[in-house]
Order: sequence, then C-alpha cells, then structure tokens
Amino acid sequence: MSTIVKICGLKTLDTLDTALDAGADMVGFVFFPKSPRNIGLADAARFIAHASGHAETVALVVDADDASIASILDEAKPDWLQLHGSETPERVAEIRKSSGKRVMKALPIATAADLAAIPAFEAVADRLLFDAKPPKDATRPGGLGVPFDWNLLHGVETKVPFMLSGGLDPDNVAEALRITHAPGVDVSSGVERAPGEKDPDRIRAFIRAARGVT
Ligand SMILES: O=C(O)c1ccccc1N[C@@H]1O[C@H](COP(=O)(O)O)[C@@H](O)[C@H]1O
Repeated sequence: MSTIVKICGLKTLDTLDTALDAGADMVGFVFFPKSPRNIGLADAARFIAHASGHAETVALVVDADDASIASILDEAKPDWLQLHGSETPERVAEIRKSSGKRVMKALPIATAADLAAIPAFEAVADRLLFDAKPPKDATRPGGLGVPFDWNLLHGVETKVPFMLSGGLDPDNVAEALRITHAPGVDVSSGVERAPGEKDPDRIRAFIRAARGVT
C-alpha cells in the first residue's frame, strides 16, 4: 500500500496547492502561537475548505483547552485533530469523544523506554505519531527538524496505524521508511527553506521520495 504522506505547517495557498497537486494525503495547519508555522483561524478555515475533498485536513494543537478546540472545530472544520502536547490518555479520549473527530496523538521518542506509552494511547487515539522528543529548553514540542533513532521502531506493532515524523526530509525519508516500515510520514521543517517558509520543490521531492519515485 502507498505510504500516507502528511505535509504539515502550511501557511499559504500556493504551498497548499503544491502539496495537493503533488499528491499529499493529509495537510496540516498549526495552531500554536510560539510556532513559526502558526496560522490564524480565518486563514485555516479558508485553506481547509480549499483542501477538502482533495486531502484530509489536520488541525495541530498543543495542550489546547476546550474553548480553543471548539473554535477551531466551528470555524475551520478539520477532519483530524493532532494532539502534540502532553495530553494524557484521559484527555485524548475526552477530546475524541467531545469533538467527534479523528484524533492523532503525537508521542515523543528518544529511547526504547518511551515506547511504553503506546498501549495507553493506542486505546484512545485513531492514529499515533512518533516524533523526536524535544530538548528540555525547546520553545515548541515539535517542528524542530530533528530525527530520533528510527531503529527504535524496528518490530514495533501498534493496534492503530502510526505515522513517523521528526527531521524527515527528501533525502532521508526513504531510509526512514525502510527501517521503520511506517505506514505514514509527516514532515514540516524538511520541506522548508527557512522556519515557517515552505519550499515547493522540497514538498514535491519529499512526496516523490516517500512514494519510492526518484
Ligand atoms: O511545526 C511546528 O511548528 C510544530 C509546533 C508544535 C508542535 C508540533 C509541530 N510540528 C510537528 O512536529 C513534527 C516534526 O516536525 P519536523 O518535520 O521535524 O519539523 C511533525 O509532526 C509536525 O507536524
């Protein structure tokens, strides 16, 4: 089956169109003010409406409260919520139930011990996202362009599908897929020319490489 590809942190209609035309399965919009990819509700609503029917749309939030989630759902209407903070399994279950949306929970990975979180989260999420654990002084929990040791995922089986992220780019995604057999990949920094500024050529190259087309 073809690898699911998500391009995250889109902020312009042009780069959204590049991702859609290149065949992205999922497109992500970041609702986190400290991120260089943070997007306003009005733009997100416009872009999500534009992408609807062409790719699944994802709203990325970090430890968001109920009111913030409600306004994203009301105005932007994404298909998925990506929970990229330190949400507990109970909070993930609550958000999934109250939103009625599919929920992807990001799990920070640095060592094999971090995989112990899988059972609690696979019971409450529709999809897991394995991302590199951020350094303690990081200003955001993801989107840092840093990979983790993909060999940690060797032989890992999950009850719900998972995606791989963290420092992926057009040059390393094929190797990451070879090692992890991930059903899907998610990228942000690796398809940018500067933080928050997507590069159309890199978006196209990433999708080609993830699909095994060079
Ligand atoms: O992209 C961001 O700025 C971001 C902010 C806060 C949480 C997550 C964020 N991005 C997600 O992080 C991973 C890895 O990104 P990268 O490819 O290493 O830059 C990815 O899932 C993004 O969706």
